Amino acid sequence: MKHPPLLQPWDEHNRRLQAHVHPSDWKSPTPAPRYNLVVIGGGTAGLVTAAGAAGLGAKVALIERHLLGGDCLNVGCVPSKALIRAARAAAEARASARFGVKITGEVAVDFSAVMERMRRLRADLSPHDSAARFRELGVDVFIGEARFASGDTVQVGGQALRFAKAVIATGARASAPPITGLAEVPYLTNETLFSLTELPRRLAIVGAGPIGCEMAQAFARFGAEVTLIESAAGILPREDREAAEILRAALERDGVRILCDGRDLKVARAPDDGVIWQLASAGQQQAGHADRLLVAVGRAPNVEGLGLEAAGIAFGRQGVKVDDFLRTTNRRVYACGDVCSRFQFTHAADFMARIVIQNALFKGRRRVSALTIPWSTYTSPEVAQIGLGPADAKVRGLAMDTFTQPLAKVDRAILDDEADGFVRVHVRRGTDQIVGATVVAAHAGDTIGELSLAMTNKIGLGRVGAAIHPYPTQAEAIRRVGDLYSRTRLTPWVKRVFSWWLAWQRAEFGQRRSPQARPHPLMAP
Ligand SMILES: Cc1cc2nc3c(=O)[nH]c(=O)nc-3n(C[C@H](O)[C@H](O)[C@H](O)COP(=O)(O)OP(=O)(O)OC[C@H]3O[C@@H](n4cnc5c(N)ncnc54)[C@H](O)[C@@H]3O)c2cc1C
Ligand SMILES: NC(=O)c1ccc[n+]([C@@H]2O[C@H](COP(=O)([O-])OP(=O)(O)OC[C@H]3O[C@@H](n4cnc5c(N)ncnc54)[C@H](O)[C@@H]3O)[C@@H](O)[C@H]2O)c1
Repeated sequence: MKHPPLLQPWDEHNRRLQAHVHPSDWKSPTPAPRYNLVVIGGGTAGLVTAAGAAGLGAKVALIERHLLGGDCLNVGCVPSKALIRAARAAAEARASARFGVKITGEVAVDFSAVMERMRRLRADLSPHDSAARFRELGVDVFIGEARFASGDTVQVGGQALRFAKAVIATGARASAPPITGLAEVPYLTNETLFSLTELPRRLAIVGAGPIGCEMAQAFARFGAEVTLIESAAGILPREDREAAEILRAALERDGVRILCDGRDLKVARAPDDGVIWQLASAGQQQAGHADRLLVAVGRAPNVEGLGLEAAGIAFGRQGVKVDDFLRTTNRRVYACGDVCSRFQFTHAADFMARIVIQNALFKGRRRVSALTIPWSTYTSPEVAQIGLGPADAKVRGLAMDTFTQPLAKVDRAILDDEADGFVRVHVRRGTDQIVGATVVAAHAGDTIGELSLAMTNKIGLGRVGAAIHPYPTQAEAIRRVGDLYSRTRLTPWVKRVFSWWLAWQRAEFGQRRSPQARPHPLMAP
């Protein structure tokens, strides 16, 4: 079977990537009479399910139609974070004078070198998700489009795979919003953005969610003129508002033009093959011309063409319908990852896959609602969140106490010139039970892991604050939020008891010591 190249540009790195994740000479195995588990989709959710189940001795088939590794490796987390790192290097070089470091001459970004680095690193990471590795793990890997033929059979490339259990892990793709003129203009999504070899001089981005914000900052730092268009009142509408405001200011400092509260967006093809756009933003008419348009307005689940009806599996616009055990309306079939979850993150797909292995193969009763899932947007500063924010708490009628430690008062953040941010922790009112947190910091994604550990293991904020953190670190901010909480334990009554006790100690010490008190020889007159 000979495949055309799936990845552009067709250079040595993409050839290496494709050889791992979609080998053109791949021979599909002869199907087993029946599988314990047939996994449809070879992104994070499918790969973790297949590897884990095979490791426990199950007979597993894994079917991928495009690139093993899915969005994360090929057109998501991995390439975007490689670009973000390069963009940060450019921003740091430009800011070096602030640290007393002089760079003479212009700081120039070689965009094609940035993209080549990304392609090289992506190919370097790809053996882990490769067809060959999964075959070695004992998984039967099929490359082709999967489709349910019935409630216990999946069809791929003319072969029928019978299963005891199956997992739908087909992920999601960029959704196309109803924007006037969009169908007539060329536009990029995450599937095509990472194939660019030339930096667009002017880039318009629709959607200021995580993709829009991360890429707006990266491309602005590469030197593009970036306009970020958002229909909600502010960027990152799902995040803590103060956090989003700090990021908005940071993006504007990087030169991103932000147009929120966008209405009546219209796009049209420009004579130079670029895109002309216009909209009303906060009531003002705005227009511009971009060489490239990136659309990042959320994801649509991959449910089409899967034969879900033939297998009695219910689905809707939000994806495959699952219960709290990740089981679909066909009791033999489970789902995990972006295709069935509103938490569309790699680590969420990973942990849902672990639940599916236990529930599907070992009659487990693990619930997806029991997962505590953090997330982070990898801008500068990063914005990370876990659990509930004030808006969610209001909806649930949960009373919270909130403690905030600004980084402007954390020594290491000041010394690093990264003091724009905070650590904010919400606890159930009157207790130290952590119910949510927001971190805005250079490495918020790393920092939130500590709060994830605390929440998952029911460690209260008081105990988090009692853990010694090395000085000087930015993570000390977390310990200091713990201190803020502990100080609230010092109620007026406790304070009165303390001052009575200390006064009594002074009196007692005075009485016992004064009769024998001798002046020190050196102090003698
Ligand atoms: C630009 C971008 C940046 C991101 N950055 C981050 C980040 O920093 N951190 C983070 O946690 N998350 C990030 N994400 C989200 C993350 O990539 C997804 O949550 C994750 O990839 C979901 O994994 P999945 O296995 O559910 O789906 P996918 O990765 O989409 O995999 C599904 C697979 O199923 C295959 N498939 C579909 N239909 C069929 C069929 N009928 N037959 C066979 N195969 C089929 C597809 O080809 C695909 O390979 C990012 C996403 C994007 C787009
Ligand atoms: N760092 C990370 O973990 C990371 C990074 C990138 C993507 N992701 C995942 O990928 C998912 C998709 O990312 P995304 O940014 O495309 O989606 P998103 O749904 O998170 O954000 C889309 C944004 O587009 C806006 N929008 C919707 N329609 C619009 C329109 N017509 N005009 C202007 N704005 C419009 C929304 O208000 C929203 O702010 C994320 O939800 C996340 O789960 C994660």
